[in-house]
Amino acid sequence: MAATSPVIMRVMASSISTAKRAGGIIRDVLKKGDLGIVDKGKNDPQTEADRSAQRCIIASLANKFPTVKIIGEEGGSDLNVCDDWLVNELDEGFLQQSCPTEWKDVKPEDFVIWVDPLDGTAEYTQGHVEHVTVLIGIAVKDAAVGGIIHQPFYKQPDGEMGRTIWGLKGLGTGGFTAVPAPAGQFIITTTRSHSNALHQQALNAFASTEVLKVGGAGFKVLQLLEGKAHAYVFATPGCKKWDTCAPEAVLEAQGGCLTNINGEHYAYNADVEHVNRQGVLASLGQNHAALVEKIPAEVRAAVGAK
Ligand SMILES: Nc1ncnc2c1ncn2[C@@H]1O[C@H](COP(=O)(O)OS(=O)(=O)O)[C@@H](OP(=O)(O)O)[C@H]1O
Ligand SMILES: [Mg+2]
Ligand SMILES: [Mg+2]
Ligand SMILES: [Mg+2]
Repeated sequence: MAATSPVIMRVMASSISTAKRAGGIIRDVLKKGDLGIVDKGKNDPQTEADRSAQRCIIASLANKFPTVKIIGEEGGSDLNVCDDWLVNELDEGFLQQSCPTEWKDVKPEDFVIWVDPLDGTAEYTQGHVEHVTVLIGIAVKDAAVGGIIHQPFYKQPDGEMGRTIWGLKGLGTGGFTAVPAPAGQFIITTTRSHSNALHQQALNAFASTEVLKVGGAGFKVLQLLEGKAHAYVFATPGCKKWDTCAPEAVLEAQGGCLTNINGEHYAYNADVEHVNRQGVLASLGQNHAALVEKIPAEVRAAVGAK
């Protein structure tokens, strides 16, 4: 089955297995206690967990798919990893499903895999480990099409650590139960570590009943999918293509929408600028255009959106 599955199905299945392994590395680094924090910029830490998880993910995916372009947050990594970090398995449960017709003939050179080995690093270093996710996003040409969001510190009912959520447009999602957000309220999920005056001005324009400040693009999208929030608002540059590719694909495979604050999708081909200059706006899809309208003109002008 595996050898004959279309490339996109094998890339997804390999990414599911690899994200789980990376999650184990992230837990191990925390257990050992020496995080090896390096500051990449203001409020932009990197730890041993970010570096090691990226090496595991990129070495494993590059080994399996040598002609697919892979871009990781932590830059060029040493891909000479121990066997324990080289993941060969393809998630069999995922491979049992049929490939949507539109992706059957996509060639390896049309893919870009966007890797955020640890989303929510600031929160990881501060002990908010439930906000941490491993993100592997699969783009076909410009579009975010498939995604894996793995939560290493999610405690399963049987005590097992970690869960893996996936989404593929045209196929659907797995690994979680979708819950609608409560009627009669408007709950926003937003950054807890990268706010500024402009972003606050945008938040104020929404008649929200509650604002949840949490870390990571992956975790915020999970809050939408599980009915904890109605919208994800981040009206300032800062997050990057590896932050949004996987969350966008999973959310949209479930019928939601993730765009810039102008309601436009970002492009995810290999040549794009990494920064998402025009912020992020995500919702479960029903009222996305109305949310775009609420962004104040001053905020839109400041981030360069039309
Ligand atoms: N201003 C700025 N500078 C550097 N990096 C930034 C910035 N804003 C967002 N980010 C990166 O986006 C990821 C999610 O961060 P946040 O939860 O704070 O913001 S967001 O609302 O989800 O965009 C998170 O990704 P990780 O680095 O993978 O943890 C942030 O580093
Ligand atoms: Mg980072
Ligand atoms: Mg990130
Ligand atoms: Mg990261």
